[in-house]
Amino acid sequence: MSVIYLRCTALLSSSSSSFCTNCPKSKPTKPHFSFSCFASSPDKALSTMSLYVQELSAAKKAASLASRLCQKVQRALLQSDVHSKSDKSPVTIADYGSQALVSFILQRELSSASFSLVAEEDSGDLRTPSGTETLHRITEVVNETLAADGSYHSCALSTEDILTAIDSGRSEGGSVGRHWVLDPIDGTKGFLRGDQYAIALALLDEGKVVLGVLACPNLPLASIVEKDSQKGVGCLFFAKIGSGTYMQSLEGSSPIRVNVSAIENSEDASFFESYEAAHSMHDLSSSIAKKLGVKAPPVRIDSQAKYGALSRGDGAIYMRFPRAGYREKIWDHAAGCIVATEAGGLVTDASGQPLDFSKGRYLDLDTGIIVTNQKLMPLLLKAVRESLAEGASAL
Ligand SMILES: Nc1ncnc2c1ncn2[C@@H]1O[C@H](COP(=O)(O)O)[C@@H](O)[C@H]1OP(=O)(O)O
Ligand SMILES: [Mg+2]
Ligand SMILES: [Mg+2]
Ligand SMILES: [Mg+2]
Repeated sequence: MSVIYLRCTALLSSSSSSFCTNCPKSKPTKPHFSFSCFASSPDKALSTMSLYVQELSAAKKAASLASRLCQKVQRALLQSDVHSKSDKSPVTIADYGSQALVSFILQRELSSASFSLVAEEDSGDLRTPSGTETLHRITEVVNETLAADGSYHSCALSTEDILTAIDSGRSEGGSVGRHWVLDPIDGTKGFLRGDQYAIALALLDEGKVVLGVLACPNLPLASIVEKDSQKGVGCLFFAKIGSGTYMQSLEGSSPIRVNVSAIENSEDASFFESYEAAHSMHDLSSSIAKKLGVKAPPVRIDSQAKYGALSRGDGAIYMRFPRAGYREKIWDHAAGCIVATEAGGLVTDASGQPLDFSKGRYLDLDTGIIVTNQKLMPLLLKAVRESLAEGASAL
């Protein structure tokens, strides 16, 4: 079957309207429904359930399509053995392609007057002569993904559209207004190994995370502890402020509500940490786990898939202690944070402060990030404090 594309030159070219006038499905639709509820409704009875409905639906669609693109690139990457060479271009293609796709879909699905996206990648390298071939490959894989989905069948993006979509992610975020926050591939090392990675998308409103979506294409639908291979892989976690956390398959099964582990005895807890020792100090988390009497070995997986797995109770604790000098970015935690908190968890820095996503592209925090349930948090914080103090006195 052949697909006829019409060029969409107006696409993404205007900051006031992101709609392609050539596409039948791209007419500006009704104004931002959920925003008008949030900002101006005098009716206090309006529950949080009705907030951000349209935004959540757009975010789920964007992350799901981006995960299809990433899976396609990952399959090609693993088959071609490129991952064992130094050539990282397929990763780059997936990162950029995922960012372009999410940016495009959000702008198509939402009719906001302004669109702000804080995202990891930018088009700098793609605009150089050596980036031309990569740009064409990204454009190809984005258009193939859109065509296979069929929702936007009358549009094909040009290379210029792709550059514009990627560069929509240059926003600085902050405490005023709304900002989407995107990590197009979180856990690049895992992606390269064929292991865990996530497409992580969140929405900030006045500096607070109000919704988050985590697409984890390689995460089993069953608990990673149970290892029930019958249920398949590919999870989509989503959470909206005040509405709980849900998980469904990336294929589109009915969502189920998930909750963090209810374990109260830290000896029975298991904990997550980075697969990569360079990303988090394993010796520090091991000393904390010892103080808590944790018996199980650490569960080491890449990316914000850890927040997703924790939100459904696969493990009770997540500890992350980057090496000195590393600055955490908001896109590495915004979606994971709301997925964990709406499932009943607590996410803080190593001194017990909640994460502040309102300061721009970086998180300004103390030493590390810890996540667990409400019961275990005081114990975990105490163990963290003691281990950090011991580490400092040993210097
Ligand atoms: N030196 C580092 N220390 C801590 N985190 C890092 C470092 N380098 C990259 N990261 C980021 O850590 C996250 C993955 O962490 P984890 O260890 O939990 O899988 C990713 O966001 C990755 O970025 P990227 O999004 O580019 O992959
Ligand atoms: Mg990341
Ligand atoms: Mg990334
Ligand atoms: Mg990166």
